[in-house]
Amino acid sequence: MSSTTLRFEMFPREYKTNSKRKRITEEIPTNRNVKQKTVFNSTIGNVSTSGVDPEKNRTKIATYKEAPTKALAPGRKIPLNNVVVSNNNTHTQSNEKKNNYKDTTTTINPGPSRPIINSNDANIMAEIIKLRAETAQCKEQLTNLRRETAECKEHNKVIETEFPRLRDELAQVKRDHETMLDNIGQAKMQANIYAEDLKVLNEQLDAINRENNKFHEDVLKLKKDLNHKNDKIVEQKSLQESLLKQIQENYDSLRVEENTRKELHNQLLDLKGNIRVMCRVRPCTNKEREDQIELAKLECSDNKRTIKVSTKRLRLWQVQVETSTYEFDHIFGENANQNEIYSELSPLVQSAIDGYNVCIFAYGQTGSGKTYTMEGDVSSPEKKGMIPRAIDEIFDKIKNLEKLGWNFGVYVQYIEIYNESIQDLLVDEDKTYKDRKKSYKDRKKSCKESKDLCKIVYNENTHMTIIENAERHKITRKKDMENLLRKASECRSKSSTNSNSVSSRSHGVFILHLEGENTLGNMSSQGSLSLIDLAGSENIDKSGSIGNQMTEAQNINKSLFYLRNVIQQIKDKSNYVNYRDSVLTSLLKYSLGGTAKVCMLVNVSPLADSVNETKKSLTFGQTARKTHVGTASRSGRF
Ligand SMILES: Nc1ncnc2c1ncn2[C@@H]1O[C@H](COP(=O)(O)OP(=O)(O)OP(=O)(O)O)[C@@H](O)[C@H]1O
Repeated sequence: MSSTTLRFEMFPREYKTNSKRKRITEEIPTNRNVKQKTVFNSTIGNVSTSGVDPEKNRTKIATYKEAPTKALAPGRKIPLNNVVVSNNNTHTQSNEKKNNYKDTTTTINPGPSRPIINSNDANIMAEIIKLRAETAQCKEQLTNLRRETAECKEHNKVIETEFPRLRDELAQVKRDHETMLDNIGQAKMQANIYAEDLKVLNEQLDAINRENNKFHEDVLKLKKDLNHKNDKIVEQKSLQESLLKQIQENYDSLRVEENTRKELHNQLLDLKGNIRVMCRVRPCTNKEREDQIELAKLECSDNKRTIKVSTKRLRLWQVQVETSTYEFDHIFGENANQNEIYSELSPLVQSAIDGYNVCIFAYGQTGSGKTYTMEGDVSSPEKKGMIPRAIDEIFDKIKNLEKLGWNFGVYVQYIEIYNESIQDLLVDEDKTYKDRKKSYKDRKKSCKESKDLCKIVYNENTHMTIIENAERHKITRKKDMENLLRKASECRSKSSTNSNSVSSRSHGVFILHLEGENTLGNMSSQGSLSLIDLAGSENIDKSGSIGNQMTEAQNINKSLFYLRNVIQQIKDKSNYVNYRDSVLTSLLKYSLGGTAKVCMLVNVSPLADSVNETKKSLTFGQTARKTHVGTASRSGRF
């Protein structure tokens, strides 16, 4: 015997209310599917029914066991001792819709009472009674079934009312499910995006890791290199220390050698005589060549030490040739260029750097080439004169001396001695040419009245000559010096004479002060280099100077006369040397008086017309060369 049950599980909308999930379980009998059969007992027509278990709210449908044998056909007459079954096989019909259960169980009619024939009849009767009892039982069961049916109907009603709600809930659940599915879909999509991003990030991470590894390797390599280099640095440091020690030793010996060199150099110059005299014969100018002006007979010896001047002289109506020979430290012929002259003067420039006072002056008649020799053409490398060349060399040499610890300051003064007054050529240097020229002229005028605008003072202790009130410019570059020279040259007093189209009417005095300090060796030096372009001695009748020019010429000649006088006195070792006779000799006091190295350049003209002046200049040069002015001394700490 079996029964079927349907289980409904109702889920309240917990996702909406968030209330605790509540499960309602009901068991409802499935009447529709219940098959009811009437079964006969194999021996008697027993009918068994199953009762109802009201406690469990479960309906048990009555079932009948089919008799395995001897099924009674309809209308078949039961033998005497049998019951006649008037109906077909009986089965229980369940009709829910009609709710009409018919009792199809065979009703056994005992018929009209007749006398009992035998004991079989008694049995049949007993059977009938039993059947009646069973029928009653069946009726009772039928009643129960009806009741159960009613209950089922009630259940159905409950289900019917519950169903729409459940359906709505199901729909809601479906919608929610769909929403959730959508959400899940979106979440999945997002997850996919994240997964993609993650993939990219992972790839990037891998790349970074690879790079990191590479860096790590590089760092290790660099560390190794660094260690290697550190080792090398340590090695180099010890090498450097030993080299520094060696350099110091070399420097010490170099210092000793440098001092020796200076001493030897000075001894050499001393052997040559303190006043070195060189002669330069200028070449003919283009104009003179064109005019075919007669030339003097000047002959230089091969060793460039002597010069012969031949002159024709009419004596006793006979033309006699007189030859005078002059000896100098060096003679430069007409073809000598500026560089050759400078190479002879260069050792003196070195002496100025070494702390000596050096004086180089160009002497000669007007137009003999003094200004060309001393200044030349500043802007031309070939034609530039002694002053710009000396500047170049000084700057080159002091730069080299920096390696030996020397630091030099270069200061410049440039004055002219015009009509016995000192004029500063570098004053108002920042003004325009026109303004400077004007103020310069004004100053020259006022100087006539007051000569002490610029004046010469002496430092008796150091034997230095100082020009007071003259500008002292500090120069750090060659270029600055060139500009100064150009501006000074513009102010220089010049005019045209018969002897020279651009004749200097003053003595130009260019002074370089060289002050050196050596920090390594605790040494110092104070030297000076004076480069003087003297005004030319002039034959006033010949030069045709009149008025102002004549005054200038007279002053020039007078000052040159005093210069010759002073040198003569020094040569003659006079007790008293009159330096104060002229501004020029006052200025040259310590240069000619024994503390300086002096060099005189005697410039001569090649023209026959100037031969007498040439001879006078050469004679003076000769005298100067024989003048021993004493041993020069250095200034500073050595
Ligand atoms: N070595 C030379 N080579 C070429 N030209 C020269 C040389 N020396 C002088 N001159 C030329 O000779 C002329 C006169 O020279 P410079 O003016 O230098 O004479 P100076 O002695 O200074 O005259 P002054 O005393 O009148 O000033 C100038 O035209 C100059 O260019």
